[in-house]
Amino acid sequence: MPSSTSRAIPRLRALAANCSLPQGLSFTPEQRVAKNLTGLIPHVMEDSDKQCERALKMIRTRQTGIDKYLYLSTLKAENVDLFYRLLIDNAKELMPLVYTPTIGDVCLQYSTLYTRPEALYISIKQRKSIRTMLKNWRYPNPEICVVTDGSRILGLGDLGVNGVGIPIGKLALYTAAAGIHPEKALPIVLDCGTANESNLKDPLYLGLRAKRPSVAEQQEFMDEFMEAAAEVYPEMVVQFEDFESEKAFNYLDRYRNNYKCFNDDIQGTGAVVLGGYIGAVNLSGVPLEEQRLVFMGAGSAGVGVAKQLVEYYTKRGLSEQAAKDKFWLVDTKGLVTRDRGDKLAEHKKYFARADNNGHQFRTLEEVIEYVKPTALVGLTATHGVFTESVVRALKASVDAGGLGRRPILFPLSNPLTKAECTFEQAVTWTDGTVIFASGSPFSAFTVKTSEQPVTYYPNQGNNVYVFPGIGLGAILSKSSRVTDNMIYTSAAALAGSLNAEEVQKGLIYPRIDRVRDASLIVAREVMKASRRDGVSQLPEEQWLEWEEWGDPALDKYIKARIYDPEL
Ligand SMILES: O=C([O-])CC(=O)C(=O)O
Ligand SMILES: [Mg+2]
Repeated sequence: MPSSTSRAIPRLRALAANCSLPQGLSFTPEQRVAKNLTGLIPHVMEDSDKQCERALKMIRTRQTGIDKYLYLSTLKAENVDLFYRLLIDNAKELMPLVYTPTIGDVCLQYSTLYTRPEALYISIKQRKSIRTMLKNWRYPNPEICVVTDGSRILGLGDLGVNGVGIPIGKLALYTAAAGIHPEKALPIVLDCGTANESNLKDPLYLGLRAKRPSVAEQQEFMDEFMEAAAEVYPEMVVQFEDFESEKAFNYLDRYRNNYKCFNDDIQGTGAVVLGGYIGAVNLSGVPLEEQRLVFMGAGSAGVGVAKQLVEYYTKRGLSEQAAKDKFWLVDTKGLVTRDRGDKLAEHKKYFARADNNGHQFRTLEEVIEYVKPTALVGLTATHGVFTESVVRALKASVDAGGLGRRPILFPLSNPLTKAECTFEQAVTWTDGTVIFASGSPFSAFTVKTSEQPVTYYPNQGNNVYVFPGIGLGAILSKSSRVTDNMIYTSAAALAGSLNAEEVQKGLIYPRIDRVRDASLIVAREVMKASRRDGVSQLPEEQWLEWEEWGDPALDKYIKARIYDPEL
């Protein structure tokens, strides 16, 4: 005879499957009868607005970013549609919780906060079973994967397996910003150990308790992973995220011609900064040819951004050398020059200056004094590097060029605690003339004057404006590779995605709650670039039809394939 417990199990399963958290509240009485749910949930019927209202209220009662994140994370596990409805409709408030800056705090404590698996955790000790692990993923045929080895998480350094929060967060944005179905997104952390002593000492640490093996061994593991991933999921696009700089450049070079992959920190950041730079130059009053750019930080993001900008200049007719001459890269040892005397990392050599007449410039102040830049970009992961004297010197060198000119200042490091300066400082030290973009979001800043208070609006120059559209465009065009032109096009598309109100407000990026509109434009243009480069594997007739009907037809195709949660 079945016991009462075993009889109850199907009911519980029905409840768990159908109405965990408030989801079932939108079921009609008939649906509830059909699903054996009558009486198992409150009898009211609620639409999605009501359910979102309740969830928002719950989030707002929580005091810390981490507590809000944990609520959201449970909601995502138990009612994925409600989670995404909420995130899409409240991007400005919730994106900073799911992504930078809060995700940085989450990563720092991931092993302590852990409640449920949300990714594939592949350790170098399990390298013989990569294929099995990939096949174990709970949903079939993922289309996009974000993979990290945790070696340089945001500006926080080597966090080992705790860095998995980044692939999880980035993929939440793939869904929220570009409409990739949540079941098609695969977060992966490759655990090769960590150099992080406090992780290694933490009794709750969830990763391998070992130092990282040699670069060669990590690369072999990466080779095995890439081969296995392409074999098990041949359609899947792979986004490399937060690999330490040398590995980031090496892996991108190594795999880009054989696999569908791109690096978000090099290429995504490059594209998003170029997208903003195009608008910033227009506002600055300094013509493009006269801009002189100092980059503080010469890692994957710094060099990636500078190279993307060089490409922009060359596409506008400058020789590569003339374009390169507009950039001065600075690292912890000072201006990157050919004769500095230390062994330059491979990726820095391209920008090493040869015109310094044997003179070395050791501090940012000295470089600014020497270069007289019009734009200053920060990718150092060091808070406070843009000091008052640095910012004032930037403004002075711009002012010297003529009246009404405005300095471009992009402190881009993430999360907020690593930003090179704050928005308020930038506004104050430039007397409000700054054109500003940061990686993580700052609030608007109001200055009280004797007349009307003046409010200044910051820009968030974060790669969230491009990577979701690049990935979606690559997937929908069935690209066999992600080409340089696809990345470059994403920047130009982003620059053209501002609406009249945003242009009028002097913004250089769309408002964050319009990120879905921007992603659609980016995805469409990336698809077209894929076709131009001959890497789209869509049938030729399809492209001919779009050519005849134009962008609206392509937009319709994209919109019909993206996830928009209905409750
Ligand atoms: O995650 C972000 O916000 C931007 C990014 O890729 C990084 O800082 O590594
Ligand atoms: Mg990153």
